[in-house]
Amino acid sequence: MHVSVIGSGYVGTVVGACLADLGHEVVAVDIDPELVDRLNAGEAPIHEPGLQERVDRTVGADGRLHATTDHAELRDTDVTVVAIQTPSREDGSIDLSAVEAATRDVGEVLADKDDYHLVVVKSTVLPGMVEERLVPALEEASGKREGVDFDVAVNPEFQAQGSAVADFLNPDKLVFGTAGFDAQSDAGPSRSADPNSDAVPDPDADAEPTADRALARLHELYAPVVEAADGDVPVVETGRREAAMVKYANNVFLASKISLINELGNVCKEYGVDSYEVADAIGLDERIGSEFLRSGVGWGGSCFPKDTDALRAGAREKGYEPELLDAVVGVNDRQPLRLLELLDRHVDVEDERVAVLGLAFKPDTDDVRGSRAKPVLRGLAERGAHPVAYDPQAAANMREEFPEVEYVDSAAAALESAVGALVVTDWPEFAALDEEFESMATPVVVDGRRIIENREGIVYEGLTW
Ligand SMILES: NC(=O)C1=CN([C@@H]2O[C@H](COP(=O)(O)OP(=O)(O)OC[C@H]3O[C@@H](n4cnc5c(N)ncnc54)[C@H](O)[C@@H]3O)[C@@H](O)[C@H]2O)C=CC1
Ligand SMILES: O=C(O)[C@H]1O[C@H](OP(=O)(O)OP(=O)(O)OC[C@H]2O[C@@H](n3ccc(=O)[nH]c3=O)[C@H](O)[C@@H]2O)[C@H](O)[C@@H](O)[C@@H]1O
Repeated sequence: MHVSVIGSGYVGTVVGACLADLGHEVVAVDIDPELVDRLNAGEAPIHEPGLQERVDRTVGADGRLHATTDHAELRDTDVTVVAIQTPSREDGSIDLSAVEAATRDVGEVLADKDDYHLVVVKSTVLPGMVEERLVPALEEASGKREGVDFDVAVNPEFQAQGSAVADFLNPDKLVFGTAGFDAQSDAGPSRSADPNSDAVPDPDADAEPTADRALARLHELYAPVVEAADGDVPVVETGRREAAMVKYANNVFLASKISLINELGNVCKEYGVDSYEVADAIGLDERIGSEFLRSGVGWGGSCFPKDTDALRAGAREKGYEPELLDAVVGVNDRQPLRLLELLDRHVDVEDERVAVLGLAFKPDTDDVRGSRAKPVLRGLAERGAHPVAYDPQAAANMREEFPEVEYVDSAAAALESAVGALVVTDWPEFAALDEEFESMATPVVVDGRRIIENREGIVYEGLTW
C-alpha cells in the first residue's frame, strides 16, 4: 500500500518508519526542510528506542521510506495519515490552525487526484472538529466531496514517549472512527471487530461510495501491525466523534488516576502512611490496576496537560463545568509547591544553592514540555535561592526557557554545597546516589519521585510517603 504521512514529528516519524518497515511504501511530508533532509540522510529526527534501526532499514536508494517538503507527492498514495501538532492556546483551548492548514494542503493535492483517497486524522482533535473544520477545509481546497471522492477517518494514537515504537507495534487497541458509524452511533454501540475477518469489503471493488470503504482501507493500512502482533489487537470500530473522545478520555483518565494517587499520597503523608505500599496493594484489585499509581510531583509532557486543558475548555464551551477535571489539574499544580514547602520546613534557601535533580518530564527523554521542574525552578527563584540543575539529557532544552539557572554535568556537581536537593524526575541513575550527598552543606533531600533511598546521614522527605 502507498501511504503518505503528513507531519514528521514525534508521532509521524514513528508511524512512517514503522509502516515502511512492515512493508508499506511511505512518503513522509513535512514543511521543515531540515527535518526532511535529516530523515532522507537516514537520521531519525527524534530519539526513540527502535526508531533509528527502522530508519536504517527503510531509508535509502531502494528503501520504502522517503521524506519530502512537496505535498504533491501524496497524490500517488492511497492513504494520508495526518500527524500535525494540535497545541493549546493561551486559554487552554485547542489550536487547530496547523492541522487545518495541513488538511488544506492535502485538499489542494486531492484536487488533481482521480481515484479514491482516504485521509486518516491521527492528530488529537476534539469530537466534531473533523466534521466541522477539517472536512470543509478539505472539500474547499479540493473542490471534491467527502463520502464521494474521499473519506476522512479518525484514528487516534496512544504511543508514549520513550516507548513510541513498541507502543505503535503492539497497541492495546486500534480505534477506527469512520463516517458510516457516525450515522449509526445514535442507533447502537460500536463494534469490536475481528481484525482478520473477511467481512470487510475491498475498497476498490465497490463503485458506490460507502463508509465501509474507509474502514476497509484502515484495516489494510494496519494489517501488517495486526499480523506482527499475531492478530491479537482489538479493533474498535466506531463513529468519528467517539474515536476522537476515546483519545481524550484515555489521557484524561490516566492523568486523573495520577492526581488521585497524588491526593491519596498527600493524605497518607499526613497520617505517616507509606503511600507506595498502599498503591501496591490497591493495584492488585484488577478493577484498579497497578499501572500509573506512582505518586509524587505530578504529571507533565506534551499531551496530558494540553489534552486535559482542551477537554476542560471544550466542556465549558458546551456549557458543562468539568469540576472533577479542574480538581485533577489543581492537584497536579499543587504537587511541585508541596515539594518546595517540604524543603522550607528544613532550610531557608534564600541566597543558598539548591540542587534540582531531573528536568525532563519523565526519564529517558530530553523533553521538558509540561515538566514539573518548571514550577519548581520558579518557586526557587521566588525564594531567592540559587538553583543548580542536573539532568542527563534535558538541560539544553530547559536552558532555553530558564537561562538564569546554573546547569551542571552531574548529580554530584549539583549536590556540592547545596542546602537541599529536590528530586523531580525518576532517572534511574539517581537511585545509585550515595556518598554524593556528603558534599551537601545540609543534606536535606526532598524526593518527588520515590527514587532516592532513605539512608543514614541524610534528612529525607518523601513527597507523598
Ligand atoms: N507526542 C506524542 O507522543 C503524541 C502526540 N499525539 C498527537 O499527535 C499530533 C502530533 O503530535 P507530535 O507528533 O507530537 O507533533 P510535532 O510537533 O512533533 O510534529 C508535527 C509536525 O508537523 C509538521 N507540520 C506542520 N504543519 C505542516 C504542514 N502544513 N504540512 C506538513 N507538515 C507540517 C511540523 O513541521 C512538525 O514536524 C498531536 O495532535 C498530538 O496531540 C498523540 C499521541 C502521542
Ligand atoms: O497523548 C500522548 O502524547 C501520550 O501521553 C502519554 O504518554 P507520555 O506523555 O509520553 O508519558 P507517560 O508515560 O504517560 O507519562 C506522563 C507523565 O505522567 C507521570 N507519571 C506517570 C505514571 C505514574 O504512575 N506517575 C506519574 O507521575 C510521568 O512522570 C510523566 O510526567 C500517554 O501515556 C500515551 O498513551 C499518550 O499517547
